[in-house]
Amino acid sequence: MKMVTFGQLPAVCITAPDGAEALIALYGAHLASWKTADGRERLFMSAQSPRDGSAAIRGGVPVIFPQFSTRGTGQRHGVARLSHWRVADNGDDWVELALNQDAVPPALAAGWPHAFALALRFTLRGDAIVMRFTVVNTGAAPFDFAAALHTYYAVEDFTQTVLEGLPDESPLRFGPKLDNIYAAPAALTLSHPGATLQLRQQGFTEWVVWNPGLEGATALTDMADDEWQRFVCIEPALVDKRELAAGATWTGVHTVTATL
Ligand SMILES: O=P(O)(O)OC[C@H]1O[C@@H](O)[C@H](O)[C@@H](O)[C@@H]1O
Repeated sequence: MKMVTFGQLPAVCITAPDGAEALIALYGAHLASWKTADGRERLFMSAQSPRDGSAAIRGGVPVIFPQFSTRGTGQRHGVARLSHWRVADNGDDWVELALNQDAVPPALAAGWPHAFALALRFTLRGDAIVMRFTVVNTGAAPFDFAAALHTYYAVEDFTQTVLEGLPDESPLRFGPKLDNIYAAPAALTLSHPGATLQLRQQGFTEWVVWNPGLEGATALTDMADDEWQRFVCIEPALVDKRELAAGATWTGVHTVTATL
């Protein structure tokens, strides 16, 4: 592992023996880039994304916790993507980042005053990247939380991108604005010309599929107007808050494998 930067943010880079690499900003434990051994970037990153810690990074894999979107009275999509995580442990091709309540900016922590320990471990394994997300309730009372790994996949031809494996959507094609929640089959296949990825999840309960379309992208100040055609978000998620008992642990795993 080596220390690098992502814009003005400290980041780490992990590298596998075959040349695959991943770059993770400590701000948000945010996977900003994943390149397979063939040198291809598999994730989308907006050219207009903030890279200074003033707002969430737009692209890569934002970590959503403890609230999904506006489903609750707290911070939209939670506080994890807006907090500075620390490196807890690492090897050459893996790193584990950690966050607890003390590192959440005070204004954000006030909206969800619970004691917790988050760990997110990224491991490069051949043509796959594994993201293992652990939530521990370190307090004395139960709390409710939601979680997601809001993955932005880079696609070369949006109109020829196909997602297979969703219930009642065989296959899903991309075009207009999309913001859907599906019950989670364990695995999906995402294909676009020249690339195929297998997406697997364990421990989460849904897949969220999102693209803002032209109008939605125009309203986003951190995305260029034409960029909506260059990504699809497919997110393993625990959309509705669930209770975690004092001392208990929840784990969700997201594995993405490039088969082409
Ligand atoms: O702009 P944000 O906060 O990163 O959210 C992006 C999108 O995230 C998705 O997960 C939600 O389903 C969408 O409703 C939301 O618009």
